[in-house]
Amino acid sequence: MQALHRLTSLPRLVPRVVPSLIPRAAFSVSSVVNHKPNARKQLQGTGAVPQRTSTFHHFWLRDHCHCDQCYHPITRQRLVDTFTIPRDIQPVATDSTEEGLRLTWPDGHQSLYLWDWLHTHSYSPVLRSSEPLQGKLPKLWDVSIAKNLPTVEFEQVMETKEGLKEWLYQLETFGISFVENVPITIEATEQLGRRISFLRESHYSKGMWCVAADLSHADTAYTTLPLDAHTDNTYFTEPSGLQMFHKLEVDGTGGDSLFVDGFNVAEELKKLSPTAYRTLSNTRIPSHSAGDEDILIVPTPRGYPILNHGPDGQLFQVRYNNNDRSTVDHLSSSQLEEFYDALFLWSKILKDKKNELWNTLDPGRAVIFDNWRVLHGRAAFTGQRKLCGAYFPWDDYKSRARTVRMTPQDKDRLL
Ligand SMILES: C[N+](C)(C)CCCC[C@H](N)C(=O)O
Ligand SMILES: O=C(O)CCC(=O)C(=O)O
Ligand SMILES: [Fe+2]
Repeated sequence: MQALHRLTSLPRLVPRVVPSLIPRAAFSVSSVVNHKPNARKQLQGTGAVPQRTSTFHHFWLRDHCHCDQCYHPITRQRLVDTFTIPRDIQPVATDSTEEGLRLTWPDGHQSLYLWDWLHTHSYSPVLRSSEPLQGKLPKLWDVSIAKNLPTVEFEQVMETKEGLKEWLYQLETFGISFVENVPITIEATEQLGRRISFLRESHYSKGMWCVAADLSHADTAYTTLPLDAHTDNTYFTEPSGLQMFHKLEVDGTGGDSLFVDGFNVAEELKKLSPTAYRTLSNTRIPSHSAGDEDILIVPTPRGYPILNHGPDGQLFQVRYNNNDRSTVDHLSSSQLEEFYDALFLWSKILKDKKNELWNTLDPGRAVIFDNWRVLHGRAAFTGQRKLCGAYFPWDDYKSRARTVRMTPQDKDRLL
């Protein structure tokens, strides 16, 4: 049984290490609930210091040394060769300092683990309330959001960091943001989009695209037909993260834009019928884009559910376009019945007027929305109508949203 170490916090600021027997080659950090300085102040001298024990493997600690030799100070990439660390490695000396836990390894190598970092990365137990890198929790909305539409001014976004931060905050929180007073040109619209990230190319365009009723691409978007609420790119393995629209020309009737918060619809479905929610979370739906010549795009694997969840059970992506759905031929007859029952319930909630946000999207007002959450559609129209916009990659959008609200130190604490 290897003598192991236990970090026990004291009313004074710094936890310390005392030996105790734990049946694994691991460290136990029994410390104040939160190492954050302000938490320490709150707890200092209170006597009743809530104890919480985090356990860290010696090997894990050595593998996660962030000194300049083990972790590139600029690129933040691991340099230490994980596979040369003995699996039964143990520190030969332990020192709990004001800033963190300092360990000395048998080869004399020293590692310092800041208390904040240890607290953030406690995995046994997990102390984090949410995934810190995922940003703000979404605020669900229905048509009542029209009373206070998430909106920013073009100039603010283009000229100020605060404006960009507010724009990205609205996107992360509501999944949609309207931009007022955008010059009615494709160039200005592109500059606006590029405040977030580079644009995602696709078979529709090399960057910015414009859609009009000219069937320039073999897709119903390029007609005057109405389009029910949908997310784009259900046929891509990774649907575009964001989509931006700016109507540059209009001379006719109709063609208003529809937006629905898919996370809100999902929440309502879950309350109404947990069975239907489960069905739409487990039923893979094949999809395709096959109109254009030499194009036959289908996702890998062949289909994804409408409601997609992470390992933490959180809904992170809605994928729904009933027009782009391929032939469903992989379900048993009972599963098919269940699927259609759930699909009808989903559609009923989706089309409930209380969930529909309509907007004329007049030239000069652009909109950008989270294509993994917010569905969009349009009313039929007559006459001329030219809508320009762009697709954006998810990860680069989320990276931009994180870095505008973080300091470099935050980055190091969270990685
Ligand atoms: C946006 N843009 C006009 C380029 C393409 C529209 C294609 C829409 C496609 N049915 C989908 O749902 O993804
Ligand atoms: O024409 C519109 O308003 C949008 C059409 C559409 O759904 C799209 O281009 O993805
Ligand atoms: Fe679309």
